[in-house]
Amino acid sequence: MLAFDSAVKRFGPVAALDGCTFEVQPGRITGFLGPNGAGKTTAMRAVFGLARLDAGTVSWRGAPITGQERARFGYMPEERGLYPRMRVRQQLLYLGRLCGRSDSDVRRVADRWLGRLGLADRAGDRVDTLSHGNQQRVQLIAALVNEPELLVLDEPFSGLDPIAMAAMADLLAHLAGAGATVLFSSHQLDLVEELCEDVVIIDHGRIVLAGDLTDLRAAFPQRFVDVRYRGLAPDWSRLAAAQVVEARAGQTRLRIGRDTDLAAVLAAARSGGDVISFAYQPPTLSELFRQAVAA
Ligand SMILES: Nc1ncnc2c1ncn2[C@@H]1O[C@H](COP(=O)(O)OP(=O)(O)OP(=O)(O)O)[C@@H](O)[C@H]1O
Repeated sequence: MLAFDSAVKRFGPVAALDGCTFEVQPGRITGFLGPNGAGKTTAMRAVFGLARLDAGTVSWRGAPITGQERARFGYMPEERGLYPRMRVRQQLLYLGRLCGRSDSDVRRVADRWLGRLGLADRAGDRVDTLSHGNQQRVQLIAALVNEPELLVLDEPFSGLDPIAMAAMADLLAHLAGAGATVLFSSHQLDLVEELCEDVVIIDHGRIVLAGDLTDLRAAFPQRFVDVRYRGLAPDWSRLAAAQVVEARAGQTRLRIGRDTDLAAVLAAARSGGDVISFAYQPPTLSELFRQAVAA
């Protein structure tokens, strides 16, 4: 597994990483979340030696990361690093060679992913003639040409259309299913909630929440009830233990305690008109995130 232990990285007065400790488990997809400037890119760059830590460590399988390991990692940096005038397949071969792989291996892997991502017929085109989304797919393949054990992706979904997003999500799930360790940063919480088993939330260079998403949601001290109704709005004021989080025509989202009496909530819901649906749930990732970064 990939492990950060008390990692510190300063840029002058700014501590981009300020005692950052977390782990990324193999065979799972981990979503790396945090507000702008929280330290995500810096942490990812530290894995590749592109940001040198001032203190603490980042390790892979219990040992410091060397150049040899990095040749078996894949990285999609925030600043997309393709050569615009090079042709797609030529570029992938070049990048694969830099990782020390044979041409035949790289060609096999590159052609497989070009096919899977619908780019086989663009393999001979210059990168700068491709759309933004297709360039991003090539960038992803560039991170995959060495068949990495660890894949680190900085905002791989940004700027993709819904179809490209679904293709990218399928691909990450496939890679993790085959045993790869996948860490990616994103601001798209709905997508992370759907795709990731684990999340790591960083704020001001410190980890504020990390772990299995289902466990984190279950451990949250509050629950939410979504009520849809027809007729008059229910009178929630009689429920001391509930707060209205969101109210729109015909629907309300309430926050309650884990041990609040649900029968009383349902009775209050029925005080206005007919209840159409009544759903009791743990928090969404977005609610976990807001709570974690506000603390
Ligand atoms: N090369 C640098 N020189 C000076 N400051 C830097 C440098 N790189 C990052 N920082 C600062 O470190 C902090 C963390 O930045 P980082 O890019 O890691 O955040 P991030 O979580 O990736 O943000 P975003 O979501 O906006 O991409 C910010 O305050 C940023 O301004």
